[in-house]
Amino acid sequence: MRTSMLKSIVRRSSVPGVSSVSRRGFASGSAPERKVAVLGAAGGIGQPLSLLMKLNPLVSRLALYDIAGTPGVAADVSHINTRSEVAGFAGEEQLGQALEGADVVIIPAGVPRKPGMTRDDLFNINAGIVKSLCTAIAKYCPHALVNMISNPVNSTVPIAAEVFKKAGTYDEKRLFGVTTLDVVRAKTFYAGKARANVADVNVPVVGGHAGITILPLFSQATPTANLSDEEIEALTKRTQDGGTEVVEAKAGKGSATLSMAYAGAIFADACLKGLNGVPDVVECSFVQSNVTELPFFASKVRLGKNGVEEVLGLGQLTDYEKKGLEALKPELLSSIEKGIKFANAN
Ligand SMILES: NC(=O)C1=CN([C@@H]2O[C@H](COP(=O)(O)OP(=O)(O)OC[C@H]3O[C@@H](n4cnc5c(N)ncnc54)[C@H](O)[C@@H]3O)[C@@H](O)[C@H]2O)C=CC1
Ligand SMILES: O=C([O-])CC(=O)C(=O)O
Repeated sequence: MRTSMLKSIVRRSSVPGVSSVSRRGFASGSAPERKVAVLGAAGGIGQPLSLLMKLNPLVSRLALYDIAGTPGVAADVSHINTRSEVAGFAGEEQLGQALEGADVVIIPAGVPRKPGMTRDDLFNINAGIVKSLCTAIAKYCPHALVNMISNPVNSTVPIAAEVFKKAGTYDEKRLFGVTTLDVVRAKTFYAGKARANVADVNVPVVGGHAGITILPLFSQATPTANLSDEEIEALTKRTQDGGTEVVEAKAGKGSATLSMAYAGAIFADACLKGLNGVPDVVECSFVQSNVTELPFFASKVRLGKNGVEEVLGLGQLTDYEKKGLEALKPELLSSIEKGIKFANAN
């Protein structure tokens, strides 16, 4: 596919709003300098995500870090004739260089699920990886916006918060669990059932990022459609099980990578737009929150020059959604507490 074609796909549809940024005055090349670092850049998500970030005209420097394999990925991506300068960093001794000066750090580092596993089964390996990466972020780019993709997100975000608190760098406005893939799936599945143009569809997804903690609010979906209770229940379940659907289809070869790269690119783009002062940038994300009694919760978030500008409330819920909300709280709280406990014990 020609670069111009790829860029135009990203501009038109893949990263909604990139075109509107251009329309709002950031012609390619005149947007502020922004460095994005991808940690885990040689992985299944990391590689296509690095490609999509290379296509984003808001990025001026792209640092690709992994424990191995990044020189090749960086050399490959660097030949694409878009704005950003690409550099690859491999091994812990180069992590500081990769992070220095970063405005946004995206973390898809860690092991993915195999069939039969829950996201929590990844905790034992990924908690340590996230903790060490966040320790380095606190040291080398304490003001960066952190986009946490590594699972279990319901625990890795609280781990990151504790690491930053210990380092004295925690700013709740700058830490995000990436739940965009849940929104992407909810939009796709809803558009199919509602026979709506998927490009016009919006669906908030709240709660967390695992099983029943993923709560799509189809009652607030637009454009509206007259779906039955059974259809809403089926859509809800499919969204909650979307990750498992992919894990099973990949049959031992990992979990969602391409759709996650797409979702991660949308969320990072929103963070960059917020930093650049573009108004009304709203995405769902798992953040420190007062929306419920839980310390972290995913809901719509308005992004701005300092990261989170406003955590938006849940709006009107149906009885079915209220039940889902109450049902998810114990599991989500226990995952949050598990992360906090790990960070403080290790
Ligand atoms: N938030 C979400 O919606 C989603 C999250 N995920 C999660 O993303 C993570 C990555 O998934 P994949 O890319 O498929 O896995 P992968 O195994 O293909 O890639 C992971 C990469 O992380 C690297 N890595 C491991 N330890 C590292 C360290 N200390 N520093 C830097 N890099 C390190 C590996 O070398 C590898 O290249 C998994 O935890 C997965 O569960 C996956 C899909 C969706
Ligand atoms: O299901 C998984 O393990 C990966 C993931 O988080 C997703 O695809 O939503």
